[in-house]
Amino acid sequence: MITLARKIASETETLETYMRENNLPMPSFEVDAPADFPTLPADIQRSRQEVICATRELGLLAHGPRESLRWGVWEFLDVLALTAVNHYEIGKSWGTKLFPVDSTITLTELQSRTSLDPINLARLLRLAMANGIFREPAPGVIAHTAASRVLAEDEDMQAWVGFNGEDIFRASGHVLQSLQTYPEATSLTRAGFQFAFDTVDKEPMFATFGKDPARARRMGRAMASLTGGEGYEPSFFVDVERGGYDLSDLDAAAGTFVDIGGSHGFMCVDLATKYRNMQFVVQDLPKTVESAPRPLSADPQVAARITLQAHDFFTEQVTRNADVYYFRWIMHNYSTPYAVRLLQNLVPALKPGARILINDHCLREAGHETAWDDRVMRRMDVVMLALLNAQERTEAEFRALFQAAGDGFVFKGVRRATGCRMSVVEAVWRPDAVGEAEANEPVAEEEGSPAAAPVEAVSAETGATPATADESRVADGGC
Ligand SMILES: C[S@@+](CC[C@H](N)C(=O)[O-])C[C@H]1O[C@@H](n2cnc3c(N)ncnc32)[C@H](O)[C@@H]1O
Repeated sequence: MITLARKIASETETLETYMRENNLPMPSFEVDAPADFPTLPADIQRSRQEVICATRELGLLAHGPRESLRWGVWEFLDVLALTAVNHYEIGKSWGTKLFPVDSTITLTELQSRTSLDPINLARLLRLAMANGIFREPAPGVIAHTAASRVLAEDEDMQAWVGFNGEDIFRASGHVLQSLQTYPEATSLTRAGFQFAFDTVDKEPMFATFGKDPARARRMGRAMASLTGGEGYEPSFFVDVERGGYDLSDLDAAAGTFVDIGGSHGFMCVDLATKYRNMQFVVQDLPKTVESAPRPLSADPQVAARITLQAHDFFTEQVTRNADVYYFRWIMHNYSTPYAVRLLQNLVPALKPGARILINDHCLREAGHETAWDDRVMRRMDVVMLALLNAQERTEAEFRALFQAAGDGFVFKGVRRATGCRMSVVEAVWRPDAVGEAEANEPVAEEEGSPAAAPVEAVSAETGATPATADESRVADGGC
């Protein structure tokens, strides 16, 4: 414990010295504290990560295993309190006079502004306070903290908390039921989500949200909150200097890049701004394409090279002979039988040498990730299970995915920029390489792994073609 404590002290000193020397505002719980850390140089960011990981480790040791287990399992109650505070908009109920935020409000006044009864408001609020969300400077007097201020002001964060607390939380509570009933866990209509919302064998989550615009919007905004956060910035793919993917050879050849499920094309806008000769196609469902801003960029040279195209990725690829087919945050939404289908739908369009890039988490072996990144990515993996019976994948699982999609996909490997949680998984289409040793060397598959399951298995189970447009439709965004 002393070793950990010393590490925490020395890394905190490194971090704080850097911040002081650069006149950066210090983190604090006070309401005027910065909501985020600034972008830090790599070594300082490493110190910050060390502090985050070592403090957690020290805390677990100091609690001891039995007490850690006993109270660890109660974390869902913290989620409940945060969800309730968010749902009843407690942070916003001060009204417009809220900021400057040193103002306070009495519990009695706050009670008059919410539909919660006094007892329930007070108990949920006080549990949230135990986690640094609001504080009670004097009995019955409530004040904001840095965290409650973010919740009051940041609409994407409100959506993130709402989506997690009201959709994912409920779906998670039903995962055991779904696993007990359908242990193979591959169907989009038999996940914890369907058990939670009484839609088993009726519709996938996307279809449920498609019928409820407010809920779909909330999920879309929640995703915006996540993808705007640390470790997910598009620049990790675009900027070669940051470890991004170098497209300069394709730019010199005026190549074509297809962003499949590319939403409103923000990724292609960034790429087209950097690469001035390439053509870009952004594909998404009709509703998403219709709602995209036009022009996509204020720079006409950029806008002119980006085509928005309505295309359902569960049908055959319509843009033929492109140089790159890119999936960002798509494959992890699908269990292997569906993901294999997505790759197979590319085949008729692929020319020899075409690259297939999957930009997703790629899970590393134990001990190869910082404890913080590991926890975020493994939690995301279980979120995928709860909502969609889908998954994050390891390199071996991505390799197996291409293998299952058929001969001709040659797996090239995985790269990941420092500081980024997402990886770029690459394969090349080489129909001539069929049978060559290089093409997708055999990967040890666990018995009964979904990779081994034929695509048809899902269609038989759902009674429909796997992941038809209706099944997979997302009103706004995805997950
Ligand atoms: C998680 S979002 C990813 C968006 C974008 N690639 C990104 O990196 O933020 C999933 C996207 O896939 C789109 N999508 C869902 N089902 C689709 C389908 N069957 N065909 C095409 N696009 C689809 C959604 O509309 C959404 O834009």
